[in-house]
Amino acid sequence: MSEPQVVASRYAAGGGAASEASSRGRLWRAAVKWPMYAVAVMPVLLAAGWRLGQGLGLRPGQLLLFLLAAVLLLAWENLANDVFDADTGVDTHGKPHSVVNLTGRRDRVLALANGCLVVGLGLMALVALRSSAVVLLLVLACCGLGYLYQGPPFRLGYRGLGEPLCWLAFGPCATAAALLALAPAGEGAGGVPWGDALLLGSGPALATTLVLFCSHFHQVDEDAAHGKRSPVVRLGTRRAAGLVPWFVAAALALQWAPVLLGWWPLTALLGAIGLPPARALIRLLGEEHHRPERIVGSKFLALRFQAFNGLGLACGLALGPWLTALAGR
Ligand SMILES: C/C(=C\COP(=O)(O)OP(=O)(O)O)CCC[C@H](C)CCC[C@H](C)CCCC(C)C
Ligand SMILES: O=C(O)C1=CC(=O)c2ccccc2C1=O
Repeated sequence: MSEPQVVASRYAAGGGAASEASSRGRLWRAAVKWPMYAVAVMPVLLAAGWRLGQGLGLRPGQLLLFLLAAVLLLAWENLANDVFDADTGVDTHGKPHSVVNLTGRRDRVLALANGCLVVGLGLMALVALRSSAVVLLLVLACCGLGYLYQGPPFRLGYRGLGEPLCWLAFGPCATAAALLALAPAGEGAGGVPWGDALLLGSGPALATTLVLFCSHFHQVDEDAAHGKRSPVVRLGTRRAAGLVPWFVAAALALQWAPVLLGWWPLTALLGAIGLPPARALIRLLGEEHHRPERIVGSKFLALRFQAFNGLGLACGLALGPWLTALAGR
């Protein structure tokens, strides 16, 4: 049984005030899911690593503002997701750690979500003022993709189209925005750096997309019952689990190809530090894909792969010239 399910069953069975308080604490921690914010900070950390490795300057103020804004925008996405999923009923029984289920205040959660969106976009506007207006347009595109994923009347995630939207948002769009935000004002006048953004963001965004893909496994029955045709509902858990090694291989291949082509330093292979959690994830889903209670943590294993892989790549790109210089001495 997953932690939220354990907590929910303790509620149902009744218990002392102390155990109830600790159960609520656990549900709140599951609701906040702070490790998830690794996906929001990665595009700008990759852009920072890439610029350092190219010997280009960094703008720490822009980096910090972008980080904060990205976290607020992902908080919007998640709070709004709880509101929209409460409206369709998909979270009513399967997700006791939905903020709407925890507070019982749908409208206040929606107001908080909208507050995060407004402040997040306000901070991005500040970043754009100090770099290029295109940053704000690209981030608005990310938010639009986030809305298409879950908001009425679109709800494309319910039709199994969430994964491509996720890749587009965290890959080319967010990476291009981050590259422009960190460049000195005027440097971005040459337009959107799609080439660099695709090269740098494609592999890590596949790792982020794998997190979303893995988040569907343990809730496949609830999703199917509420008409949410996630890719795991469509494919079945066995075939979906068979795709996980391909996600990992493609994410790594997209990062190793530029090294083999001599475009990136050898140190960019440091992204391979994400491999141990990826192997554990492949094994877990390969063996237990049909047992929801055993695989509820699979999304967090995927997240560990995403975080270690992205951080390794960002550090490897930044450190490349230093190590080359050291080796040349
Ligand atoms: C909310 C997302 C997944 C949750 O989906 P689900 O409903 O299946 O979850 P539960 O079962 O737990 O309820 C992620 C959706 C990602 C989306 C396609 C793209 C979001 C883009 C961000 C808003 C942009 C962030 C800013 C950028 C600059 C990094
Ligand atoms: O709650 C979740 O399952 C997810 C939340 C989220 O913000 C996100 C962002 C990018 C990829 C996957 C996910 C989730 O799975």
